[in-house]
Amino acid sequence: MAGLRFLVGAMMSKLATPTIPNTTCFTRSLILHPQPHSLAMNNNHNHNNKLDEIFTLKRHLRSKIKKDLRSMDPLLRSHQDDAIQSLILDAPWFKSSKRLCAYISCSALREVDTSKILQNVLQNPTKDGETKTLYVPRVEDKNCHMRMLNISRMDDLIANSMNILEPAPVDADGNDRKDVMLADEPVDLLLLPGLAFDKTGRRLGRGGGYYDTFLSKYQELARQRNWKQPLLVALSYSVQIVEDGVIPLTPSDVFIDALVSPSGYIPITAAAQEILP
Ligand SMILES: Nc1nc2c(c(=O)[nH]1)N(C=O)[C@@H](CNc1ccc(C(=O)N[C@@H](CCC(=O)O)C(=O)O)cc1)CN2
Ligand SMILES: Nc1ncnc2c1ncn2[C@@H]1O[C@H](COP(=O)(O)OP(=O)(O)OP(=O)(O)O)[C@@H](O)[C@H]1O
Repeated sequence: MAGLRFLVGAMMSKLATPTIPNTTCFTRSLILHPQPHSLAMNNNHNHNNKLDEIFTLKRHLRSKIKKDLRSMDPLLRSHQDDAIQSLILDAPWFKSSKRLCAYISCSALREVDTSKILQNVLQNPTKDGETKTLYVPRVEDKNCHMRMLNISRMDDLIANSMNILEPAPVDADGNDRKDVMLADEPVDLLLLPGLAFDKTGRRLGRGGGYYDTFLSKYQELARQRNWKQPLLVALSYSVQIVEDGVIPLTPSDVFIDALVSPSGYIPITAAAQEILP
């Protein structure tokens, strides 16, 4: 880990790592200082090499965390699953949420269990007596394209080629399921999976780019509609929280607002602090 930390540290100092999401960090210097053609080509080449190196570092960190997750004692994992889900179910920000996106956990991938949360969302009315609206992921193609579709029962789900449960695009009556990107009202909460997280809001996913792509599109939609941005909360076993700065950053990474681990709710952004009771 020390070697990995050194490598990441060295790369990040060369790349002037932002502390807030900055999707333009690689290209900004080229825009500000236009260069002769050959120099620009050379810079492009260096830029791609650096990106390749960072994606390689991401792959290494993914392998390490997957190994740690596989060697986790099943009983400890089950205790942590219960602790995380109870923290969420008891949280005022969860209780008051009206529309949310959540992932359908896959135990083979050693993801934090969401079954109790989903069950609660689909069964319980909110404080105002309303039922929450739930959207869950559906992978549409390998090109980072995932949609969040509305479901009202767990029976609405079928296993995809990756063995993750997801909704069919149409419901039992043959109607298109509501896509969160086309909904009239905003989601207030997103419960996110991932492989590694830090307390500055960095998140390392499984490498598909599905969540980063979806999140930046949804944030843009919320900006256009003048909606409040949804709270991005990731669920994490203790072993998935790594030292700040260890997670390599690439330009499309979206930062999270808060983490829930077995030791509690960890607010990161001002939005996440504000909702503390
Ligand atoms: N529960 C859940 N649903 C989700 C995601 C997720 O991370 N978790 N996704 C989030 O993007 C999307 C699906 N993306 C996925 C990406 C990779 C793998 C997967 O099985 N990866 C293997 C490695 C495969 C390989 O390297 O060839 C693994 O991680 O071990 C699964 C889902 C949408 N739905
Ligand atoms: N060397 C590379 N150069 C450019 N793009 C790459 C490279 N390696 C992977 N990618 C792309 O980057 C995206 C993956 O991004 P990233 O590693 O940040 O995903 P992630 O955060 O782990 O996944 P997710 O967002 O689904 O949780 C994918 O679209 C992939 O095709």
